[in-house]
Amino acid sequence: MEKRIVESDPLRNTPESFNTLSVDEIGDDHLFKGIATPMLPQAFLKTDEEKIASIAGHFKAIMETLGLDLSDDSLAGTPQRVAKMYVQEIFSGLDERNKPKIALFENKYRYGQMLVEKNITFYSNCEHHFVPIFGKVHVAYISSGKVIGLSKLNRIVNYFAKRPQVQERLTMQIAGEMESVLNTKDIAVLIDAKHLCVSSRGIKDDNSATITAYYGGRFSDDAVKNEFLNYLNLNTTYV
Ligand SMILES: Nc1nc2c(ncn2[C@@H]2O[C@H](COP(=O)(O)OP(=O)(O)OP(=O)(O)O)[C@@H](O)[C@H]2O)c(=O)[nH]1
Ligand SMILES: [Zn+2]
Repeated sequence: MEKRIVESDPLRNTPESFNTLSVDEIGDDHLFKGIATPMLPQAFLKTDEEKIASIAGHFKAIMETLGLDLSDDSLAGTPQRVAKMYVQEIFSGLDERNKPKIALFENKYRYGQMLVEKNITFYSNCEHHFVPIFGKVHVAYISSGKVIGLSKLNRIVNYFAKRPQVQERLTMQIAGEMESVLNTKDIAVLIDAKHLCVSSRGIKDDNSATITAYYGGRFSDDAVKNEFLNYLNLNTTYV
């Protein structure tokens, strides 16, 4: 039985951890098996500083291959900037040590309806072209005894967004993490996103958007699913 690796594995940066590393292999016998981001066994042998130095060198070569003059003061720092941005910002969710710590509370209020956190803004990057995917994520769950700190739902979304992604996997990773953390199958995730690889290049369709959804447990029921979808259409004025 393969278990998921907890966030703070002290062996993380040692060669002995080669065979135990896997990122977000969630559960062992249900549909979230196999949704892990494909990673090399040696993914965490380099420190972040070593990764930044290595990526900066490669990116410098890409820029020079394109013919750019890196002695220009505006371009000179770009390889280092891009490398730092990859490791510390837009791909920081590849490292489980950056997974948000989740605060759960007892459902003392006996709140039994769904909780919807809608319009979670996310920025990710397409793993095929390395250009942005961005949009909104809407999530919901029905408590099985615990409630989650609201901001942690946003943090779960952002953690998985900060990887090279396809929208389908992002949807399933968020759903899998919510199922695992909240100990319930009653989970819904809906992502409505723009892919710059579709709008700014290639087919150059600026109008289309991509919607993916996951409905688990009671959300497979049409009435429950429709309640969730109806909440997304509420037009509240907040201020
Ligand atoms: N299913 C899925 N496809 C994606 C996602 N993001 C990008 N893609 C698609 O991945 C595909 C990659 O296709 P390729 O034919 O290998 O790449 P390409 O030659 O750049 O294709 P074009 O984008 O059509 O120019 C494209 O059709 C993208 O639109 C995603 O999140 N999910
Ligand atoms: Zn793409």
